[in-house]
Amino acid sequence: MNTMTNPNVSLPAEWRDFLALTKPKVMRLVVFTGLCGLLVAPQAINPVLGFTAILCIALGAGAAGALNQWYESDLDSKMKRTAGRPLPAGRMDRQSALHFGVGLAFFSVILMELATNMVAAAVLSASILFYVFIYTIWLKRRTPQNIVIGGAAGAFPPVIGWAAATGNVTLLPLLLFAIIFLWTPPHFWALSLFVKSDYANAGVPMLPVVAGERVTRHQIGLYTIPMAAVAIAPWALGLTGWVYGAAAIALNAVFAALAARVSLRRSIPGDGMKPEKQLFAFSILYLFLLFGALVLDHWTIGA
Ligand code: HEM
Ligand SMILES: CC(C)=CCC/C(C)=C/CC/C(C)=C/COP(=O)(O)OP(=O)(O)O
Repeated sequence: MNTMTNPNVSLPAEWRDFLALTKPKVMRLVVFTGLCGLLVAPQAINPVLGFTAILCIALGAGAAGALNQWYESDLDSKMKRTAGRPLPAGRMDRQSALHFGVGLAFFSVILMELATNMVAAAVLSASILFYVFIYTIWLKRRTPQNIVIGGAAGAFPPVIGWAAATGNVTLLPLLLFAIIFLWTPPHFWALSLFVKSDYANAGVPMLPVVAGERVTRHQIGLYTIPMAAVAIAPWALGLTGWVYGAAAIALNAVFAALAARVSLRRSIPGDGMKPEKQLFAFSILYLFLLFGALVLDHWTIGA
């Protein structure tokens, strides 16, 4: 097999399992939004320190993912999507996952403090603690609002990137936080509609399991409205130029159209849930393109 196209192939099996603990696929977008926050900051950062800051976001997010998997291996073993992870599949012991997660968390925060500043290190540690304690340990098994409140953890990276470069947090990074915060419910609830039975089997009180499909569809539509408004706000408030403004309007129009379709529809057994799958897939592309446009705007217009 070609190792250029599948870099994991060359890793020893044990390393591959430690890598899997960090949820590398989800973390790509986490790292990308953090990088964009750093790149649009008004103060340039030394490239080596900037790279180190992004590495710390990746390591911190990976640590949070490992601790999440350490805590919920019981749930993961009950869901098709997660049963093959290293802990539920029995390829790793829980102690190793715990040591790996805690070690990586401390390492990432300390390195961030040494390479950049206290503010970036503090927000990084807050996001790790938030994901592990508020989302994973406290809310996930208790309330369908788990991802609304706990999802804030995933909204911190652009703030961390910005703080790494500037040492402060101003209106633009707070708006970037708000975009991801309001994006998380439609992102996750679109997916939860087509993996509902997995969550029901594991006893996780996700919205479609607890409140039903109709309420979930309605909530997807409801969150899309403030998300679009906040996504357009950086341009409307004069914090970015027209490149970002045009991209934000176009991307939010597509998102709103897909969300409206999901919101107004009722599934019938065996219909494949295509609109829900499209909204979920587009939610990921949306955030990549929106944050990419922010950087492009900064480089071309420099607002
Ligand atoms: C509490 C909030 C969130 C929940 C519950 C959630 C849940 C999920 C789930 C269950 C998946 C599908 C499968 C998988 O694990 O690969 C997924 C995929 C994904 N999520 Fe989220 N997510 C959340 C927030 C975020 C955030 C904040 C980001 C990044 C900014 C993000 C980025 C992604 C990406 C990139 C994928 C696709 C992974 C792939 O390529 O397979 N998610 N999410
Ligand atoms: C910098 C830093 C610490 C960022 C944190 C980023 C972060 C972990 C965001 C949350 C995204 C995520 C993996 C959700 C999965 O939820 P889940 O755990 O319910 O999904 P699962 O069922 O796949 O385990």
